[in-house]
Amino acid sequence: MAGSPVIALYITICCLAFVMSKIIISFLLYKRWARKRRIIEDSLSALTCLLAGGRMVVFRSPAAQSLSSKALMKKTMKLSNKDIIGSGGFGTVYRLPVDEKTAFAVKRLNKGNKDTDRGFERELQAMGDIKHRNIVSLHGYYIAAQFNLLIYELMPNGSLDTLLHGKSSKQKPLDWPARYRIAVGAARGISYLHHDCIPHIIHRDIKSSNILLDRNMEARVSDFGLATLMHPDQTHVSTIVAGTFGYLAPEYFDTGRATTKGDVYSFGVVLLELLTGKRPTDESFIEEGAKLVTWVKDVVKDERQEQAVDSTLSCFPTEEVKEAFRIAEKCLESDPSKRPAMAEVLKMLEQISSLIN
Ligand SMILES: Nc1ncnc2c1ncn2[C@@H]1O[C@H](COP(=O)(O)OP(=O)(O)OP(=O)(O)O)[C@@H](O)[C@H]1O
Repeated sequence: MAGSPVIALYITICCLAFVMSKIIISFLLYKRWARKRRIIEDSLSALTCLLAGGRMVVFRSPAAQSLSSKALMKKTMKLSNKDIIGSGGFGTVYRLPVDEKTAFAVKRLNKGNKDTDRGFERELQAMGDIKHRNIVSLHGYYIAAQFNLLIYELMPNGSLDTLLHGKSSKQKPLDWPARYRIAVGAARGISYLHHDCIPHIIHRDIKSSNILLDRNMEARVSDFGLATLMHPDQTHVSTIVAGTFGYLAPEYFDTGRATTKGDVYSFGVVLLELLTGKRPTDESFIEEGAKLVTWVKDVVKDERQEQAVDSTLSCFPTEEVKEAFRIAEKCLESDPSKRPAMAEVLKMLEQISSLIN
């Protein structure tokens, strides 16, 4: 029976290894839990600090009517990491439910210079006045020492970028009528900013992640963090451009000036994204060093539109799609003076629907 002490030793080692592994796993799980908790507490304490000494402004609107600044502040204090919807170059966006029917999207911006606060507030007040069915409304803001909060209406269907390029398997591909409606809605929103707002507004960062979808899948142009209010008689502003690579008009790289025609170019890129389902930085647009502009020109010239259309679009009206490609080509002209104004782009897009009638 010389084997029995050896077996006993094996059993003891196995038991010890089992107990040790349980202890290590528990320790690792505890560390993960503690880290998560610390992040949530950090984010809460940051918000609490900022809410302690700042100024909340809620604009009068049907959505925010029943809500006092104090009540909104209280709700904002409860925001935590689990409420995060997304984040961008300027900060984090949180979902803020107010009641069963109403919810806001709160964007926390990292703070710049204190001297810019007064100009920033003036701009926000002007943004609060902009009400249009294709623009995401700003309901209020909060200015504090370390952060600024912007309170927008919540868009329940997220961004066009996620709808076109998101990886979720549950997501149904957008059909042509939905894409067409989104293109028209976004064009109407931008056209309103360019032609109907006084002072006129250049968006300066038109891209698919700044086109959000409301509950009816109607497009709403968002994110005026980069927009600059200009005087009615000006055709351009000459501040440094902070747009997004892939959407910026070629002249930006030479002049550094933002113009309405620059927004038209960026909209042309979004239109191409809707048609092809590809991001502007996709390598198929850069075949043999060709740029987006030359790519779309070649596609239209060679009548290759049907091959270039998003492969997830199983059926689409050929003439409408061809016309949409032609409009994108006009928006993407390398000479800004040859690009149509946004009001003309909208008109051309609206006329597409008459092709089938
Ligand atoms: N009003 C809103 N309603 C619903 N979701 C929103 C709203 N605003 C922003 N989001 C979501 O939060 C994400 C981040 O938005 P944000 O504007 O901060 O960054 P971005 O537009 O993706 O990038 P950048 O900051 O570089 O412009 C968006 O992609 C969108 O999905």
